[in-house]
Amino acid sequence: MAPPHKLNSPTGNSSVTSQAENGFISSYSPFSEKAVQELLQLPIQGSDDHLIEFSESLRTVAKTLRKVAEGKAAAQAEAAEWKRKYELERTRNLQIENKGKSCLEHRADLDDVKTNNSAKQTTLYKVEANGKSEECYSRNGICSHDVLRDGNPHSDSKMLRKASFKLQWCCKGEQSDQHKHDIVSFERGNITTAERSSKQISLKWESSPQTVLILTKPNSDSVKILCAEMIRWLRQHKKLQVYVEPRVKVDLLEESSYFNFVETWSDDKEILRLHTKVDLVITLGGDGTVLWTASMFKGPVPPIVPFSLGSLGFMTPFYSENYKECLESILKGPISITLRHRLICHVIRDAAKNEFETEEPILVLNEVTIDRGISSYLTNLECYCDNSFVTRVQGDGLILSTTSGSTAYSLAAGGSMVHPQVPGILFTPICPHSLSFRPLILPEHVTLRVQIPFNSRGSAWASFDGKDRKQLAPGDALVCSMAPWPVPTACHGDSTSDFLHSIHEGLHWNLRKTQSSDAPREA
Ligand SMILES: NC(=O)c1ccc[n+]([C@@H]2O[C@H](COP(=O)([O-])OP(=O)(O)OC[C@H]3O[C@@H](n4cnc5c(N)ncnc54)[C@H](O)[C@@H]3O)[C@@H](O)[C@H]2O)c1
Ligand SMILES: Nc1ncnc2c1ncn2[C@@H]1O[C@H](COP(=O)(O)OP(=O)(O)OP(=O)(O)O)[C@@H](O)[C@H]1O
Repeated sequence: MAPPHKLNSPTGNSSVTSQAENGFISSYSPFSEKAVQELLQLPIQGSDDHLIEFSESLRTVAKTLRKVAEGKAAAQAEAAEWKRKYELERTRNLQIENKGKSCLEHRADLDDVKTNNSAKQTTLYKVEANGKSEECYSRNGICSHDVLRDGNPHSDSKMLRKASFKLQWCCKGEQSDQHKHDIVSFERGNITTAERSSKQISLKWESSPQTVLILTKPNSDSVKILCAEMIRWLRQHKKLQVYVEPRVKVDLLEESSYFNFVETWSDDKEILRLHTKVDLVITLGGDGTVLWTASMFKGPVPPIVPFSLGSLGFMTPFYSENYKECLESILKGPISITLRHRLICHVIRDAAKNEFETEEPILVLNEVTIDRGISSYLTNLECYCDNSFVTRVQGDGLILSTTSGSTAYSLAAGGSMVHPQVPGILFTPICPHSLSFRPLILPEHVTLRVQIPFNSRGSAWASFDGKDRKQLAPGDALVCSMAPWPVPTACHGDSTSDFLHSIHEGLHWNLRKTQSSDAPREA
C-alpha cells in the first residue's frame, strides 16, 4: 500500500488521507484515478488560496464517493446475507415437504401389503410430527387415522381408540379412491389431465365418533342455552363424551351438577393434545368462532361442524333450530366436507442467528395482514416469492390470504373471491399508492417472504386472522407458506353449493333487478 500523503490545511494543521480511503474512486469518479492521484500529490503552497480550496474540494469529493461506494458494498453484502437466509428457509420447507411425502409413500406401501386382508383389517404406521411420533391408521382412503388416546399405543381397549374415518373424492355422486396426485397422466409422450381434482370430498366414519368438543362464542346467552341443551342431548341420546372450554364448564356447573361428566383442560399443553382425543368439533357462534377453533389446533384438526349463531356466518352453514337432525346425520356419516387450507407464518427477527431461529409459527385460516399499524408512514415491504422478487408494497399494507379468507379482509381490499377448495395464496395490497398494483393469486407451493427493509421509515405490524398483533421492525421478516394441516369443515350441501349460498345470502353478490323484456328488440 502507498504511504499516506500529507496535505497542509490553511490553518497549518495537517490531515492524512490514504489510497485505501479513496479506493472506490475509480468506479464512481468522473475523473480518472490517475488524474485524481496526480492532483492529490501536487505540492500545495499555503499562499496559493485557490489551490488549497481546490484540493479541499477534491478531498471532500473523494470522501463522499468513498462513502457511496461503501454504502453500496454494505447493501450488496446485506442482500447476499438475506438471499442466503432465504435459501435456508426454502431448504427447510422442502425438507418438511419431503418428510410428508415419504410418510404418504410409506402409507401407500402399507396399503399394497394389506390388499389381501379383510375389509375390516387395519394397518398402523408411524408419523413423526413435531418430534413426537403418533400411531396412525391407514386404509384405502386418501387420509384416515386412528390416533390412540392417553399415549398407550398397545392398548386393546376399543374405548381408548379415537374414531377413524376415511376420505373419498366424489364426482357427480360417484365415489372414487383416485388419488389427488393422479390427475395428470403422460403416457406415450402425451400429457393429459385426468378427471379434475376439485371433486367433493366425503368423510366416512369407520368407527363411531365417541368424543365431541363444543366451542362457543363468549358472552352470548342464546349460545349458553343452546350449548347446555346440546350437551344433554349428546349425552342422553348418543352416549358421547363431551369436552368444553374451562370457562364454559364453570358456567355449566353453576347451572347444574348434572354437567359433572363434562371434561375440560387445565393448561395449554393439554390443548396441544386435544386432536388426539376429539373426534368431532361443534362450534356455536359466527365465523370468528370457527377462526378461534382453527387457531386452537396447531397441527391436525378434527372435522368441524359450524352452527350459525352470528350475523354473517360465511363458514357456518348449519342452523341451530334443527341441530338434532343435523348431528344425527353427521354422526352417522358420510359427511361432505370442505378442506380449508391454512397458511403457516414464521416471524424471523433481524437479531436471529439463522433462519431456523424463528418465533413460534402461527397458523391462519383466513389471512396474515402486514400493515402500517399506528404509524402514519406508508408501509415499505419487500416481497419475495421463492427465489424471485415480487414487488415493494408502498401503501397501507399487504394481505396474504387463503382461499377461505378470500371473502373476508382480502375481498374488502379488492381481492377476488375464490372457492375455498382451490389451493392458492392471495396476494392483496391494502390501499397501494400506485395506479397499477392489482391483486395476485399465487400457487399453493410457493414460499412468500415479506421483508421490512432497513431503510423503512417505521415498523410494520402483522396480525393473524385479525388477532395477535406483532411488531415487525426494520430487518425483521415474515415468511409464509401453505400449512400441511387443513381445516375440514362439514358442509350443509356440498362445498360448492355452500360457497355459492354464502356469497348470495351473506354478501348479496351481484344482486340486481332483472331487466324487463319490455323494450325494443334487436332486429
Ligand atoms: N375491512 C375488513 O373487511 C376487515 C378488517 C379487519 C378484519 N377483517 C376480517 O375479520 C376477520 C376476523 O374475524 P372476527 O369474526 O374474529 O372479527 P370481527 O368480529 O371483526 O368480524 C369480521 C367480519 O368478517 C367476517 N368473516 C370472517 N371470516 C370470513 C370469511 N372467511 N369469509 C367471509 N367473511 C368472513 C365475519 O363474519 C365478520 O362479520 C379477519 O380474519 C379479517 O379477514 C375484515
Ligand atoms: N371460544 C372462544 N373464546 C374466545 N373468543 C372467542 C371464542 N369464539 C369466538 N371468539 C371471539 O369472539 C368474537 C365474536 O365471535 P363471532 O365472530 O363468532 O361472533 P359474531 O361476531 O356474533 O359473528 P359474526 O362475525 O358472524 O357477526 C370473535 O372476535 C372471536 O374471535
